[in-house]
Amino acid sequence: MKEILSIVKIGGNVIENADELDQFLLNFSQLEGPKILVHGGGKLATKLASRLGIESQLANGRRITDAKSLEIITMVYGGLSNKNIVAKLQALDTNALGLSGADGNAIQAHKRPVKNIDFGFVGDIDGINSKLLDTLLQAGITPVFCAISHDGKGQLLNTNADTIASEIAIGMSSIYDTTLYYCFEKKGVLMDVEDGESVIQYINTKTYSDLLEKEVIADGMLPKMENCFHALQNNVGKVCIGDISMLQPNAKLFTTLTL
Ligand SMILES: Nc1ncnc2c1ncn2[C@@H]1O[C@H](COP(=O)(O)OP(=O)(O)O)[C@@H](O)[C@H]1O
Ligand SMILES: CC(=O)N[C@@H](CCC(=O)OP(=O)(O)O)C(=O)O
Repeated sequence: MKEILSIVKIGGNVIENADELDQFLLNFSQLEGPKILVHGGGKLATKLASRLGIESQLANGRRITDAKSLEIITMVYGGLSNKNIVAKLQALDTNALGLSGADGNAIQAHKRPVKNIDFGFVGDIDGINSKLLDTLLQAGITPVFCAISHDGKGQLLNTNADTIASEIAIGMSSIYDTTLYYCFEKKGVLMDVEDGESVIQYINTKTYSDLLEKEVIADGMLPKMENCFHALQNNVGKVCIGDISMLQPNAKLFTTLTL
């Protein structure tokens, strides 16, 4: 039997709230077994860009990343956010190691080809260095990834954090029994986005298409669910969506997705 590996993605809304982030990191540090953290931070990048007089543009929930935006996201994701999280995990006795996809050639990608929209320096993932990640995990280290990949030719690429998490989970599935957790500010996938308690506890391929048809799933939840089902179709054992309490051993209210 393969060992269980938890891959946890934490969204930008949670990491911007210091109390929520601390509570999340405490829950994460107490998760049993090997684990990998992936963090977003899109909102903080937008804020900093605006303070510097740079306008942020998004299309289909993805940032159009020109050279200036790439500088900002590298500073925010790879610097401030990543190192802050790593330091907080060290304080919780979790030996975290902050990484971008360029570090240790961890996440290889290519620049998204221009179709209708030119996304600029945005990467689509080609592969994960699962051997490196396994070596780190076996040494008791917890990798902490920001939302940056690279093309192997010296170019950093902005890559959605939800996608990084699902591709890491897929890549590690040959070695581990993987569980993917998406933590964000709501208790799960909601039947009514205005009603925070209306959590849909189980979603499968069939109910997913019904929810899409009824337009229950919208905005950022659309690409998130695509990532979830892509992971499940590619050997990831289990996918859950919920708030920071989902990682607690007695957690009850969150969404579990299956094929
Ligand atoms: N049915 C739904 N249930 C929960 N959230 C939904 C739903 N439909 C749309 N959303 C929206 O999707 C958002 C989550 O996507 P996103 O902002 O990309 O997450 P993250 O914080 O992880 O980056 C929620 O904040 C919510 O506004
Ligand atoms: C290409 C692309 O859109 N990248 C994202 C990466 C950060 C991210 O995914 O952050 P959240 O999870 O907090 O949304 C962005 O720059 O917004």
